[in-house]
Amino acid sequence: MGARTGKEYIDGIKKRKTEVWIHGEKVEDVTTHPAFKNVVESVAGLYDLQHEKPEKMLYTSPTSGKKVGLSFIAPKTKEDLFKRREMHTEWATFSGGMMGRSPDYLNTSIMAFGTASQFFAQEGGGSDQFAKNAAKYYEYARENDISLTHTLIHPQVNRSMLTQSEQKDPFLSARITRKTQDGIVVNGCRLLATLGGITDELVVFPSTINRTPGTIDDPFAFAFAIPNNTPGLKFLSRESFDYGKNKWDHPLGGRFDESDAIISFEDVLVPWERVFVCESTNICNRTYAETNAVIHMTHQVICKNVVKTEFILGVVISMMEAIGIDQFMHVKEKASEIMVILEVMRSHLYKSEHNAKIDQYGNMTPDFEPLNAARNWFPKMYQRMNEIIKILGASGLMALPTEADFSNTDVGPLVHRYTQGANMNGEEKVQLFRLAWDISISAFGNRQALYEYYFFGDPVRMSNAYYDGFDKKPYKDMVTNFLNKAKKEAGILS
Ligand SMILES: Cc1cc2c(cc1C)N(C[C@H](O)[C@H](O)[C@H](O)COP(=O)(O)OP(=O)(O)OC[C@H]1O[C@@H](n3cnc4c(N)ncnc43)[C@H](O)[C@@H]1O)c1[nH]c(=O)[nH]c(=O)c1N2
Ligand SMILES: O=C(O)Cc1ccc(O)cc1
Repeated sequence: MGARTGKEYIDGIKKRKTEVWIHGEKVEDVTTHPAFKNVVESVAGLYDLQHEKPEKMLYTSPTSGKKVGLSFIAPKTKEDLFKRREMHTEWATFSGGMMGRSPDYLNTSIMAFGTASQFFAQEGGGSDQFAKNAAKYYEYARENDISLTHTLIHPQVNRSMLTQSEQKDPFLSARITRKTQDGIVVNGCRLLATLGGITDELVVFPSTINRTPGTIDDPFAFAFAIPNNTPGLKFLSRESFDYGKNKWDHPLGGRFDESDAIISFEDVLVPWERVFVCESTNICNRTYAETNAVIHMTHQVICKNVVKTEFILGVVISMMEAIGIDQFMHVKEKASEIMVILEVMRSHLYKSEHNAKIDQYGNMTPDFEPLNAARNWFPKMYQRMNEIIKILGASGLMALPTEADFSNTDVGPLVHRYTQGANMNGEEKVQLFRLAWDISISAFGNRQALYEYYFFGDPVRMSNAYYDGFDKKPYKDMVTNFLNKAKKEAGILS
């Protein structure tokens, strides 16, 4: 098949008839349901983009010779990494970085698992079969441009240091309940599938960050990929933040609300050929790090977040000019904070690509140090950027009539006049400030803030892992040497 168009993506999920529930109802067709149809259109727009800019978005498949999505390319040179950056940047620009799950995010992980497939053959009854499965799944996803969602974490029942087996209901978290000749049977619940219900397939991998260190919990330790319409699988979606308003009123929520779903498994049979890890806590704990999937994914994330920062900077500067506050010192200081965030993020990306090295799987792999620092830092900076929008926007973020008010013959002229800015008319100013509101205040905007804070894992546990993994010795030695020199110069002999 090769790289799909938007229409092919929509036809695919329409036919699939995944069991999706929202607002107390079973969804007949996600492509027409009000909660999903706009975001489905946006995802379709991303797939179309592949064909609008084929030179940036596609490459020739090494197996079929067809044109496939560049988000699947295994980078072998630094030029490949630069091309990957340009492709991620294109996907992100489509939504101003507001779609965390443009398909390149998970395509990148599947590329990493597939090219590092030997990792899955290591132990735990894995045998070569699991390695073959991972390699085959990569090829299948690439050649058919399969859209993916993923679910990594256990339900938030009791987060004290209990394993899943020790929870009051040890059968609540998704676990292997049976193994048959055909595959593994899974029952229980997993969180949290963004884009869940509007993709073709579900990838179930373990979160590293959420695991209780040093514990073994094998019935819960697995990895696999299955079609979303596998019998027994339900997507239980959160309330939609797409309120069905027009896209002028809700420029982000009306287009990019990706939805998040709880996943329910009821006697779900996962065929053996789709299993990558089976009952191995040890393999699960090492998967993201040792396949280098986390590095390639972070590369995508930082590309996306550079675009998101550019977009927010553009909004903030436009707001400042719109209400004539761009000459005030504290206002410029706040905008410059965003400029600094942008340059820091770009620099981390640059270093990661220019220091890239071939890894044990033959992939040109970015330097993780700057990427890891950026992924630990940006979640906090994103909250600050939202705060800056609110501080600078003030009442302008609430004095926001709708498009219907503007086109009403009674009040239209009034709102047009009363909402004008220093350098733009009322309609232009309200459109700009509605965008700022949708970034920082609306349900959509607040979900974005929560997403940026948490999607890669709990920042507290991430920063602790960062601290523990950091090579601290050179810095301690530096200080010891400095103090020893001072001691010597003071004539103190030890
Ligand atoms: C909008 C959005 C979208 C997504 C996701 C989240 C959000 C908010 N996620 C889930 C994401 O991976 C998850 O939020 C983080 O890993 C954090 O886990 P919990 O939400 O369970 O927080 P958790 O319940 O673990 O933490 C809650 C609070 O308790 C503290 N805490 C808990 N346990 C602790 C411990 N052991 N030590 C110290 N502090 C502890 C935390 O610091 C935090 O403040 C997801 N996942 C996924 O698989 N696929 C997806 O598509 C998405 N999408
Ligand atoms: O759990 C991990 O180690 C990394 C990770 C976190 C979130 C995600 O979506 C994918 C991988």
